Amino acid sequence: MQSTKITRSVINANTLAKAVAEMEAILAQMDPSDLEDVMTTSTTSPGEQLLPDHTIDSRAAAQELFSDPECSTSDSDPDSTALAAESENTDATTLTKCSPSANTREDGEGSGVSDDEPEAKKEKLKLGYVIFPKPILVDASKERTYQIGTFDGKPVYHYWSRAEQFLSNFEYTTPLGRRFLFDGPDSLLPPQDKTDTNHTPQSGRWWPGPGNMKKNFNFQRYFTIRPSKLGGMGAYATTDIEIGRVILVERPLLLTTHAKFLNDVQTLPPAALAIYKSLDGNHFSDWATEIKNRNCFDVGPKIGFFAIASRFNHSCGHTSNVSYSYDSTRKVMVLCAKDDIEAGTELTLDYGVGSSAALYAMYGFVCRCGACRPLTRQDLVAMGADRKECARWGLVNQRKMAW
Ligand SMILES: C[S@@+](CC[C@H](N)C(=O)[O-])C[C@H]1O[C@@H](n2cnc3c(N)ncnc32)[C@H](O)[C@@H]1O
Repeated sequence: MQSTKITRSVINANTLAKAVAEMEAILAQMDPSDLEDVMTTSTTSPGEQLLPDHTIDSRAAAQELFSDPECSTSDSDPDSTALAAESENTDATTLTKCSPSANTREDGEGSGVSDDEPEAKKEKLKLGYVIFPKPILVDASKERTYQIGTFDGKPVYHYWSRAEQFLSNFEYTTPLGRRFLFDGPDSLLPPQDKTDTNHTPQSGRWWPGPGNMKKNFNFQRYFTIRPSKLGGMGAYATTDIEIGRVILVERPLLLTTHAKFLNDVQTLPPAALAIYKSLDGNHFSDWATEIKNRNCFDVGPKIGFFAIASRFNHSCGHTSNVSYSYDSTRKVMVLCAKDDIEAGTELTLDYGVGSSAALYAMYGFVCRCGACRPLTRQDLVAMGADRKECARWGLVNQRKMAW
């Protein structure tokens, strides 16, 4: 899998409006005096209460997710200036402003409004959203809530994900080493192999992951790993997930290079090795290099393996709903929802190679995502597959008609 940046997505007006409504409901329940305190602190020192350092990468990603590629940041439209004046916390030079009508279009057609369109529609253009260059911390008490901009003159909030809070608040040192708690105590369970005494807090080289993970075990708030129609296991949303939500922050099971890989994999502690061997259950491939080819992520100049992220299947083109990026400062893989996702949907990444033939050539599987051109027997034969290999993928010769 190739490392990719978080994909730029357009957030639509409905989602923003929903966020506003949700936040208003929360604000309505808050003690007004508390609220005044928080608001005063936030607005008197805009930009000072920025996200803590460890979330900087994700903040950039979130800003990108909430910005619209159709909208230019250097837009000198007078409406932008009007919107700038609307918020004291906004830097006019970095404003993003666009039309909600453009955002709600799902047919992908043009977003502009021509001169001869009715006044009422032109008027609608003023209802843009503004993304603040620096999100402002509004409520740190429960879920961290940041005001990320305004929509239709009202504040738009982003609830910083629990996963990210865990990143800073729930890093435990256990007898088994340093662990991140993702979403519940389950990830702190010891690995299955209790005889494994090699991993120490000092080694810091691997995170044993959900050592006791059972099939369909819901170890995480946002998704579970279970058998997939695409092949082997896959990740499925257990709840509705909104766009931009960080659903997984995970340390590598093993971080190495292609050159050192064989050596490093053999020195893994037994429990980590067991997890490594269990990857890519589809083929039950039993040893190192084949597993490597099917599961490694490019993480900068290195390659990384992840107990959980490596369970995410692929789907082609724009049909993948989760993006991934490696935070090389903190050495964690961050998975983030690219769209609003309904509970029960399979969560997929785009492995980033471009076509079903390239997927076969690089990772050795015939893609079943349904969005790409399906490979034929001829395709496989052209890439060197023998009869047995074709049969494995159900691409056998049609039987000749008997005369
Ligand atoms: C990184 S692993 C994903 C998790 C894997 N399904 C498992 O059980 O561990 C990649 C492997 O999953 C399977 N896979 C992923 N996406 C697929 C797709 N779109 N169609 C068919 N198989 C897929 C292939 O066997 C591939 O080698």
